[in-house]
Amino acid sequence: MADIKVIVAGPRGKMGSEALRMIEKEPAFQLVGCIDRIHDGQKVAEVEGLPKMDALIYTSAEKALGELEADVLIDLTTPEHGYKHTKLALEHGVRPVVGTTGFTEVQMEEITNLAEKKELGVVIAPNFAVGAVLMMQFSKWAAKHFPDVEIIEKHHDQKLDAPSGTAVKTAQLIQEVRESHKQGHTDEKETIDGARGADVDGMKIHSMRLPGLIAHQEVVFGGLGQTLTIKHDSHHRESFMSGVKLAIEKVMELDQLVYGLEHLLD
Ligand SMILES: NC(=O)C1=CN([C@@H]2O[C@H](COP(=O)(O)OP(=O)(O)OC[C@H]3O[C@@H](n4cnc5c(N)ncnc54)[C@H](O)[C@@H]3O)[C@@H](O)[C@H]2O)C=CC1
Ligand SMILES: O=C(O)C1=N[C@H](C(=O)O)C[C@H](O)C1
Repeated sequence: MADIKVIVAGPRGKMGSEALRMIEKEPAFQLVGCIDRIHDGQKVAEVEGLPKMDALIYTSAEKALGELEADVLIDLTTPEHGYKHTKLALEHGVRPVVGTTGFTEVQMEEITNLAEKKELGVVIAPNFAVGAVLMMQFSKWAAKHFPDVEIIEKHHDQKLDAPSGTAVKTAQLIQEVRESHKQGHTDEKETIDGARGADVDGMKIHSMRLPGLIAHQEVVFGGLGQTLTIKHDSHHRESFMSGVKLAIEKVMELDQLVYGLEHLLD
């Protein structure tokens, strides 16, 4: 396979730096540039802590996408900038692989339409860890039999969005098989606001943020005399990299948006 030319947005971040290390080891990928908030014009190798790679850093996404010959943009930044980068990439004929979470429904629709118009692949995956994808699929299956369910997601305390993209996607998958209904007592009242968590069609999502955590989720189902817990833990950000690699390869064959890594797994 010819080299896939990749731009990484957010190279100094927890995920972006891990993605650079993955790309460095992968002979079929070539890093052609990075988009960062600082270090304009410097090489990646000149930035402390980053791999010894020659690609240039741009602080202007427009300039990077205009000047660089690239196939794929990997975005691992913030919801606000990830959305802008994704649209810009499509405008420049570059296929986005987006790990950034927290896009609104309206933004997702806009990206879907733009990808369709440009006939370009986009992968937006709220979780690139294969174990997390399985956890979400198993949860959808379980919800057919256990319609009362609460999602507990636990992340490091630097996370910007809540609930996590994974929890949102899990709830969406469960919604496909679960009839909307209010869980808990009909007269239930919160004596402290938020005590029962976020509500999606009557199921609850609880978000925990603590130092020491990375990315963890439990989906707890309750039935008569029994509970079922489906749990996934990312103990290291390496857990996401096989999914990022797969998405980079597969996005080259797509001509529309795919939301969720499950659509790319055999
Ligand atoms: N899909 C998945 O499997 C995963 C997704 N994520 C998501 O990825 C995103 C990044 O997560 P982390 O790496 O943990 O965050 P982080 O805060 O460590 O890194 C974000 C990076 O983006 C950079 N950045 C911010 N604005 C920018 C801009 N305009 N241009 C270029 N770079 C910019 C920041 O300087 C920072 O280095 C989050 O939305 C998070 O939810 C995180 C882990 C796994
Ligand atoms: O911010 C993170 O760290 C993570 N974000 C993604 C999410 O919002 O689901 C994926 C994973 O949980 C790690």
